[in-house]
This record gives sequence, C-alpha cells and structure tokens, in this order.
Amino acid sequence: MADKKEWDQSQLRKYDIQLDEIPRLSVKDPKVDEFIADNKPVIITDTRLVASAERWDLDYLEQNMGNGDFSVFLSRNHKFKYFDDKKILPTSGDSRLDFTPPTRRVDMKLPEFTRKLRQWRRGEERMYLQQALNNTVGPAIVQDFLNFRWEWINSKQKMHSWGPLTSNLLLIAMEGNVTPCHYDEQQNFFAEVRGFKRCILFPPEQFECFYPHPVYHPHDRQSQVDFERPDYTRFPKFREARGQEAIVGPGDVLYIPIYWWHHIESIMRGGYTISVNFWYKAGPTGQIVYPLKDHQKVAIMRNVEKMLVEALQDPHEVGPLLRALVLGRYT
Ligand SMILES: CC1(C)c2ccccc2-c2ccc(C[C@@H](CC(=O)O)C(=O)C(=O)O)cc21
Ligand SMILES: [Zn+2]
Repeated sequence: MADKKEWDQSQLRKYDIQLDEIPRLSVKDPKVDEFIADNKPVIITDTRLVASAERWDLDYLEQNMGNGDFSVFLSRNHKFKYFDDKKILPTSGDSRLDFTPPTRRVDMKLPEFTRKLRQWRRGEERMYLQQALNNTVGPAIVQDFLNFRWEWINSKQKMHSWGPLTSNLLLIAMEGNVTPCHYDEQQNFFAEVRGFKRCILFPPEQFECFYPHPVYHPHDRQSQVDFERPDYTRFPKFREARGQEAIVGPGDVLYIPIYWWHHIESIMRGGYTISVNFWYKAGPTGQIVYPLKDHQKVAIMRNVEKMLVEALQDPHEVGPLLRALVLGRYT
C-alpha cells in the first residue's frame, strides 16, 4: 500500500518554471550506471550509503558531535546564496563593483545551534549549518562516517573514472531554507539523511537561461535570476528554462552531475533537514572528442572570462571588447 504522502504541494515554494520529474531508480537497476555515465541526474534508492546516519537527530548530534566549532551561515531571509569571500576585492572607488554579502558566517558549538534552532521565531535570522565531516567531530560520528557504504560509492567513482573525493559536507538546514540556483565544478552524490528537500536541476546547455554572475564576482557560478521574482527584462531567456525536479527523502541519493544547475530547498513546515554530500573532482578529460560537450563549453567560457579580466584589469572593459569581437563578425 503506497505509504501516505509525507509532504504535499503546499510545502513547496511556487515558481513559474516548466518542470519534469527526475527518475527514481533502485540501486540494483543497471540503468543507474547509464545515467551516471551520461552525466544525467537520477535518484538512487536503497543504497544504504548513509544508513549509519539514520539515527542522526539533533539530540544524537548534540551528544556526539564533540565540542568543536561548526560553520553556521545566517541569513535575514530564507535564501542562502553562496559567495566566495576571496573574490571580494577592494573596489578602487568604482561603486559599481561594491558587494554586500547576503549571508554571514559564524562559528557555533552544536548545543548553541540546536538551542537557537528550537527557540527560532519568525523574523529572526535563519541558520544553515554547513561543516566538512572530519576528525574534529566526536568518535561516535567518526564511527558512523566510517560505516557509510564506501565500497558502493568507491565502486561508482572507479567505474566512472571520477577524480578523488574532495569533501563530505554535513548540512543541517531549517525548514524552508533555500540554496539558490548555481552549478558546481564537481560530481556530487547528494545523500538525504533526514527530512525532505526539493531539488530542481537544469542541464549545462541552458547556461544562457541563468545569466551567472561574472567569474571574478563573489557570486561566481550562482545565477543572477531570482526564481521568486524573475526580472524578465534583464533575463529574458529565463522563460525558456526547463528543469527536472525531485523531492529527496531519507535514504535517497541524488546524483547531481558536474556543471548542472541546481536549486535546493528544505520543504516548508517539514522540520529541519540533514544531508551529506559527496563531492568528487572531475575525471581526466583524456582525448578531446568533437563535438564538445556542453559542460566543456562552460569551462571554455570560464577560461576566456578569467583571461580577459586578467588582461584588461577592468571588468567593465570585457563586454565592449567581446561585443567588438563578435558583432558583425561572428554573429
Ligand atoms: C548554502 C550552503 C550552506 C553554503 C553556504 C556557504 C558556502 C557553501 C555552502 C553550501 C554548499 C553546499 C550546500 C549543499 C547543496 C545545497 C543544499 O542542499 O542546500 C549543494 O548545493 C550541493 O551539495 O552542491 C549548501 C551550502
Ligand atoms: Zn551545489
């Protein structure tokens, strides 16, 4: 008997975007490897990848996460738009380059985080705990971490010749938190431990629909489009975006292919969520094969941007130069 729905549409934020479904396949289904080989998103069920974390809840984590400091991001709204603080440069008087960080990072012990979570009132800053799982956490958590099904995920890494695992992030989000649309330059197995997250993914070939901030900008890799209030004048191609959606729940693993755009939200009124992601560097490019893949063109665009900003120094000269280069010549 189909288990009663654990969430309903009223818990999802409303966006004016065309969405299809991300397929859900059992770990035993050989088609799973076809999706991964084709860099296509898929939800893989029954992997038991993070089964040892099934018992993680705030109490257990409070008892066992040790006395270390954890990175907690604070936001005055429900959005946690990532920014690279190493790219916040002195604006040399050019106010057009001013950047106001939308979130701030604080260190918190876990008991403080859980207390603040329990006492949270509307209007207060929202929190999002994000911490690399390493040996600073308590021994019980290290044990749970060592008991992740590494043989399964290592076999995938090997089968698809991915690069090394770069990090596992432990993520504890408040209900309703949103990580706005962005892409990462790593392969990602995204494991949901507790609660439900709605994931909306778009392929790299829809780059022109998302108008990412410039590569030199702190919001590099993040879309400029606000999904809740899209500015169709500045970003007209956003109307053409067409995504794939899935709600991941405990035990689900979502494969987020490298360079794929993703927007992730903890469903409203669903309680806090716990996720663990597994980021892998891309495998070696090997022999270049034509036609190039779409994500390779994104990598080329990034390199051209970096070279031009470096050569011209003033980012505002990049547009005029590229327009001079293509208008009437390559268009
Ligand atoms: C928003 C937050 C906490 C953050 C703040 C400042 C710096 C980095 C990050 C960061 C990195 C990854 C995630 C997990 C996930 C999105 C999600 O699950 O919310 C995701 O995008 C991925 O796994 O690729 C979330 C965050
Ligand atoms: Zn991401």
